[in-house]
Amino acid sequence: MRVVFRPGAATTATAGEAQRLGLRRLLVVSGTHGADSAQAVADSLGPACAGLHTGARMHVPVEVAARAVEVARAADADGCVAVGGGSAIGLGKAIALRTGLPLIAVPSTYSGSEATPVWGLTEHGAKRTGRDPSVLPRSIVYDPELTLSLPVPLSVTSGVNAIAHAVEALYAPDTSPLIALTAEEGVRAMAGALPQLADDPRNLGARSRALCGAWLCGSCLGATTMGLHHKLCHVLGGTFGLPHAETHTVVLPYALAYNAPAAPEAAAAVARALDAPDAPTALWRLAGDLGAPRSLAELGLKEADLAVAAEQAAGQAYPNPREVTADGVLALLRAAFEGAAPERS
Ligand SMILES: NC(=O)C1=CN([C@@H]2O[C@H](COP(=O)(O)OP(=O)(O)OC[C@H]3O[C@@H](n4cnc5c(N)ncnc54)[C@H](O)[C@@H]3O)[C@@H](O)[C@H]2O)C=CC1
Ligand SMILES: O=C(O)/C=C\C(=O)CC(=O)O
Repeated sequence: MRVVFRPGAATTATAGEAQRLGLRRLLVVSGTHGADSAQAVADSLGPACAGLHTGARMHVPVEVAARAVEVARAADADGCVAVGGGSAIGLGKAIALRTGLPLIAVPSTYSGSEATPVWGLTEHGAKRTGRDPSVLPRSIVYDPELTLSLPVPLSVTSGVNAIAHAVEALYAPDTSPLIALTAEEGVRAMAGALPQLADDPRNLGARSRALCGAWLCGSCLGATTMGLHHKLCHVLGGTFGLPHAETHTVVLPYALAYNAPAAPEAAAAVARALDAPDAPTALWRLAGDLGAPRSLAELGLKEADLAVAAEQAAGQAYPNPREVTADGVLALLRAAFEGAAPERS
């Protein structure tokens, strides 16, 4: 994977990346909100642009993916450029998964999806994820200027989504010394940048550090297996329609408080990166102090949904440092529903 990282790169580097890959007919995909940036990238491709499709939606519903594949085939595209947040990149990945078309990612949030071979699709109220080398972008074009417009609330929650990748990578069964260093530095970079960009959203230095943090944290997710925290967020997003980054932000302190007794080294690394004595509490403070939602109730989950969500999250098989029991997950979810400071159980 090649990575270009510089201000203005979205419109000055994407065409060159396509050329290096030998691509001549690129479909540009985005969400409706990101259509202006995507149009600018499409224009910068000149005759190598085969079309612009603005149908991306969060959690990539299968019908949305199927429509985008149709559009790519009708345009006779030989590659795809995803411009936007994790939803646009997720749609690009869905096209790559079905057609094998190479993908170039131009991220505008801190989701980290651009650095992973992980795809996600939602069907019949359930989110499925998988890994496939064909969906890993061949090239990432990081342009901090593209993120200047990301509203502060979304910057904060998207930043915590990235931090969550690093946290789970630290205790994943396939972690490594290299990943541990990358994860700790990713948390440090992101946690340092978020207060600065919340204070001044147009601070290009802070935006660059946050985007670099997203790259580090996303690379950790790409290299390791997700645990309870990500699985819980996928249940809450896929089945209950909760917004992705906000859900990660609310759940992460409680998921880490649950896992910390079984993963003390991981919790210590996160605490070091946050320069705080207790990692779950520091994460809860970081996001809350910057105005992020603190409870699942605020995100619209109903108390009656907690038991169903706990059953779904506990009923799947995935590695986690601490045994995942329905009662344990229900207690975690109840704490996240209420939003008080996390306590270790
Ligand atoms: N496969 C993977 O490795 C990963 C996938 N994801 C997926 O990504 C999706 C969530 O992605 P997010 O980036 O959190 O949200 P998103 O891509 O849905 O964007 C959220 C909102 O922010 C707007 N937006 C994006 N960039 C902007 C900018 N620079 N300025 C102004 N507005 C902007 C979008 O138009 C949208 O309305 C989920 O479906 C999630 O599952 C997230 C992380 C990793
Ligand atoms: O939905 C996906 O594309 C798969 C993975 C993620 O969303 C990772 C995350 O939960 O941030």
